[in-house]
Amino acid sequence: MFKVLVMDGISDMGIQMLYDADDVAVEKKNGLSEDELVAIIGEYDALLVRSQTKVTDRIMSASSKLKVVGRAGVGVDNIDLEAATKRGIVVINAPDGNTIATCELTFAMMMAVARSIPQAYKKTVSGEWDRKTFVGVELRNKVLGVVGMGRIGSEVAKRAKVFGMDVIGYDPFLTEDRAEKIGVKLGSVEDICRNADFITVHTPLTNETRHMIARPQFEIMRKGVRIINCARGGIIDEKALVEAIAEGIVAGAAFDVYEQEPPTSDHPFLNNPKIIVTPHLGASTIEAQENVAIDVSEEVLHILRDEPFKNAVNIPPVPASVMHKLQPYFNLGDKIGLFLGQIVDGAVQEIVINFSGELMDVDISPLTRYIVKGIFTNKLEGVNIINAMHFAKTRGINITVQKSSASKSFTNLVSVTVKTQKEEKTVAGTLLTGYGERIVQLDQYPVDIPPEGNLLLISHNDKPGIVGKVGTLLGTNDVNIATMQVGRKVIGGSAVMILTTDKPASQDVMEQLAKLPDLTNVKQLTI
Ligand SMILES: NC(=O)c1ccc[n+]([C@@H]2O[C@H](COP(=O)([O-])OP(=O)(O)OC[C@H]3O[C@@H](n4cnc5c(N)ncnc54)[C@H](O)[C@@H]3O)[C@@H](O)[C@H]2O)c1
Ligand SMILES: O=C(O)[C@H](O)COP(=O)(O)O
Repeated sequence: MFKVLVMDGISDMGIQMLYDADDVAVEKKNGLSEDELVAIIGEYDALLVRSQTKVTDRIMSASSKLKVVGRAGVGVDNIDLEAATKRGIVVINAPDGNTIATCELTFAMMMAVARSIPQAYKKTVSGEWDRKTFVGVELRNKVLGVVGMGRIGSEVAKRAKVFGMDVIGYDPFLTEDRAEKIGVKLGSVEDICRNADFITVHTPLTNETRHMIARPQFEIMRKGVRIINCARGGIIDEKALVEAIAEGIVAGAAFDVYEQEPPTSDHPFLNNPKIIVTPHLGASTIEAQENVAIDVSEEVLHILRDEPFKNAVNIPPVPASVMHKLQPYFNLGDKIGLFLGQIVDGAVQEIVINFSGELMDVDISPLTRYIVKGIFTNKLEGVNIINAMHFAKTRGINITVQKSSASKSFTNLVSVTVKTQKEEKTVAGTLLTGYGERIVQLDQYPVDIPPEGNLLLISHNDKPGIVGKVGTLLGTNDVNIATMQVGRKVIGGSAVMILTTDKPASQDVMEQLAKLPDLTNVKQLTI
């Protein structure tokens, strides 16, 4: 039974599928401190959070079972991604579910700041009937600058067009084509600052975007510009904004997010009549909360059940078309890695992976993770496809990936060489339509083995009678041989024998085998 801890008031409706799952027990808690989480996290296989709970390295290190942290929302800045990756914990988010909610809040903020709705409301409910102070501006024919044209920024831009606004968009990934489709003029941050009547930001907070709208940008803005931030606190320099308002450059601002959340009671925004504030409500609609909770619940179930998943934040995304081609190879890659990891002696220094045949045109990096994970599985504890590359990197292991044109004999071939300070071993495998995975090369020997179950790998001199001796010894010790393969390069040279057995050979049997004449090496592996 998997235990899932749900924090931060994530929608019950959205996580219904977790309640319904026979193999999952859900516990909901709120407002736990880091210490409290550290004390209990060891019981859980999955942790679900919004932006409130900070998922720190300390919390993750206190857990040996945690497989996944699910963020019911977009931003993962409250999760220590590096720590998660290092520990092999998958971090997933729900990037699509709250796009419309946040876009609509942005629009509401833009209209509220254009017409001073909160300020007018405040006066009216206090008994004043003031029809002079709150003369606003229209959106029609105004220029909106959108910094960050991703999911939310694009939706804001589309709505602005319908309101008759001219939109300038800036995003390093915004192509002319896409901009044209949305009806947006491409521009730089400077173009936006110089020309916009309204500026809204929709980027993540990164080293590059921190204070990207600061004093120098305010100085070139049109007088009377209005600023909206429903993305992340810190993209706009709060101090510089307050100054720009005081200097009459900025006519008004609307903020949902802050450099520090919650802002302290003396935060300069809180008593500034030109700044509208909301407490990080962008994603707070019934629909968005259901959407994001459904999305993370689905993914968490896949991860707990070892099924394929998408939206992992700490492994690069794989486009569906690539995934479709690669998925059948994941098992093969894992098994080649498992095979090699068990036969190679010494500390791994280098891994050389060669793909040929039908994988030529595909980005094979996800498959590489499976191979590397397989190699380390029996050597390092807790290795998985999330942390495999990290393990290799931190141990100074060089990984080279090569592609070569179609192999002579196979439509696809994955060949992996592991170099240690003692030796070098190569295993190649292929995926045979209708037959599944096959190991087809072991060092210089062509072989044909289904990589499954208990395997005995015996290096020996190519002499008559050896196979018989091995068979007799195993038979006498009640180890039944299921399949047998022999491989050699030249008659009378060195050769290999690969047996699959119904049960593993005991230590004693292994020792007896090692003593048989002309056997140069005996290894047992499990796949
Ligand atoms: N207020 C809320 O409750 C709330 C809700 C949802 C999302 N958000 C935040 O809104 C922001 C946008 O979310 P999204 O779902 O649209 O994300 P997204 O990833 O779809 O879009 C972000 C865009 O920013 C662009 N970008 C990155 N660096 C940039 C830079 N230096 N200059 C210009 N553009 C840059 C990216 O190319 C991307 O297109 C995120 O910060 C997210 O955390 C806030
Ligand atoms: O990144 C997000 O999805 C938003 O900031 C929403 O955060 P929340 O789930 O805590 O409302």
